[in-house]
Amino acid sequence: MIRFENVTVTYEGADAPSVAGVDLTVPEGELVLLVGPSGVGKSTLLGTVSGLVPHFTGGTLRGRVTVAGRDTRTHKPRELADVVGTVGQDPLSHFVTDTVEDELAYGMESLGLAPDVMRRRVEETLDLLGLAELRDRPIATLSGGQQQRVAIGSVLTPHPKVLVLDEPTSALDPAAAEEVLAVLQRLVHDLGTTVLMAEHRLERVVQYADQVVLLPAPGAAPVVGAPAEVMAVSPVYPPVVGLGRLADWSPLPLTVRDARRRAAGLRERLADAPAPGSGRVAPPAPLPQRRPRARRFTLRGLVRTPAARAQAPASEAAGEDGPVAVAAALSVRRGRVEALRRVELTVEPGETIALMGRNGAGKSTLLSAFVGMLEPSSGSVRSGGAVPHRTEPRELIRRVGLVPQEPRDLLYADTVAGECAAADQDAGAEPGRCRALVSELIPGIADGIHPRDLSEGQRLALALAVVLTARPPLLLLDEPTRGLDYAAKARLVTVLRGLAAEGHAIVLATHDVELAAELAHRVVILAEGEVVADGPTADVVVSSPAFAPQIAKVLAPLRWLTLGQVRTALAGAR
Ligand SMILES: Nc1ncnc2c1ncn2[C@@H]1O[C@H](COP(=O)(O)OP(=O)(O)OP(=O)(O)O)[C@@H](O)[C@H]1O
Ligand SMILES: Nc1ncnc2c1ncn2[C@@H]1O[C@H](COP(=O)(O)OP(=O)(O)OP(=O)(O)O)[C@@H](O)[C@H]1O
Repeated sequence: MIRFENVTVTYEGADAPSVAGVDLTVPEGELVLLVGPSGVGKSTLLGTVSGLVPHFTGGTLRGRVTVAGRDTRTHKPRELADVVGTVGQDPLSHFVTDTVEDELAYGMESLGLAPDVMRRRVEETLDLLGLAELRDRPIATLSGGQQQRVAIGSVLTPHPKVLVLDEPTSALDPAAAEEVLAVLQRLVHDLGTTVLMAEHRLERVVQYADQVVLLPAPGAAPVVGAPAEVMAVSPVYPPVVGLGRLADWSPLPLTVRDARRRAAGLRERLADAPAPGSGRVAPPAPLPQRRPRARRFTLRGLVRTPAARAQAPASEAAGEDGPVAVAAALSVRRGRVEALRRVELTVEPGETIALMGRNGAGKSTLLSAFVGMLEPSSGSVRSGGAVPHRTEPRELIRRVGLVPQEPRDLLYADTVAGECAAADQDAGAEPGRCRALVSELIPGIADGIHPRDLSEGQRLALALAVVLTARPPLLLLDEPTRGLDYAAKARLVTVLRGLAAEGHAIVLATHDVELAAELAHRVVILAEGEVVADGPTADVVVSSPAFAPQIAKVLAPLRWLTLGQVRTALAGAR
């Protein structure tokens, strides 16, 4: 159904091709998963199928890509719209209408479908993706995950033969991700739809794939095969595969269920090791005697223009004693929605807290309240001792830094080097600190590239580095792993653990259960704006089908959460 013949893509000004010599076929009615490290060229390859590369991105495409027999070089994306539905990594930039219902209907209208068919499919899709309650809502007022559902729904309604999906579950809560993947599998099995999907969170998707295409390194030839075969050699793999490799299981398990069936022996070996979950999984970092020296930094979500930045005074820490942030009976209203209801949360220095919960539960709203972007409708909020919405941004930015859900909002320079130089200057840091952090998170990003042209993971790494350079006492990260491969995630974990050990407090809103298990001392779950669980990570996640990481599910009732913990315990037991 999709054929790549010796495909090479070179972007303008690039020294080397982003994708080189790719030759492969995606058969009709299969779900093919495209995997590989951040920046390896996955989105580029997907773009050649929808025609966005090179028609919209520029650059040159050599070789040939055909979809249902149509050559994507000679057919514009518009001329492929009846066969290919595409969801990109940034749905917001692709929405064409204002409301949920209109967006679901738009693709069908352009293809001239009959009104009764359109009506029926809109209703079906609203139900399928849990969007019925949001049908009249302006898209701009939806949470990140709600927007991603609309984007997926809008490509399903025209029933295209081919779906091209770039990290389609990156903003979805675990249950919603499962639902969407089940829907996709049904389309593949029942309607013969062909799906080509790139995804980093393999723990969510690998078991649904008929075939996996691995791009191992930029410009390297793809490795194609059955999921278990490719996972055996892949540099990116989910925790269950890691466990299988560690325990020498063959064939490798792809699902928690497969792994549980094999895990009896492993459970026995681990039973005598000191269980990390018996107390706190990762003991919180020792709290420092002195608060960290909070350097000057720019919360660019608030202070976006260079002119505003220039006014920020180079002043010293906003370090009062006591908690770094407090929400007390905090309620926040957004339009008609009561997004937070009487939330109680205290964040101490050195603590890392994962905020979890369904799409639309209020996670981003809480982070926004901590930086004063939203005001309480009742109750109170304090960050670093200040009332954020009544504090001058240039004062507040010494106390708290936010990496927003959309990292683009934080970046405004023309090059990576320029962005980093500005970040160092804002932070009063030694020149080169930000650049070193970028390279630490994802190696190989060129200085001269425009942030707009970075891959999703590369752009997030840059935004993280910009905020981390400032080393604020309170760090807020909204879904900080989109586009990041496992290795980049592990490096981020190391950096954040280091900051926590120095006494910085970190609050991350995330759907990434594996990240929460690695990093968080404490998990707070929000549901419909209320705190419904708050406790040490293992206590909260181990018994939760939605939020437990794979290792916990495999080894339950033992309280192990991560592959690293198991590896260490086995090494100690030898
Ligand atoms: N429009 C562009 N101009 C120049 N370079 C680009 C452009 N788009 C992407 N690149 C570069 O091409 C390479 C591949 O990017 P691509 O987005 O395809 O990677 P990816 O595998 O999808 O990454 P991620 O996992 O982070 O989403 C990257 O090094 C990126 O910087
Ligand atoms: N500008 C807005 N106007 C009205 N309602 C809004 C607005 N922004 C968000 N909401 C609503 O507030 C609620 C909380 O949204 P929020 O973005 O905090 O959720 P979230 O937990 O971060 O979700 P996600 O996991 O999808 O990112 C949702 O119901 C959302 O639809």
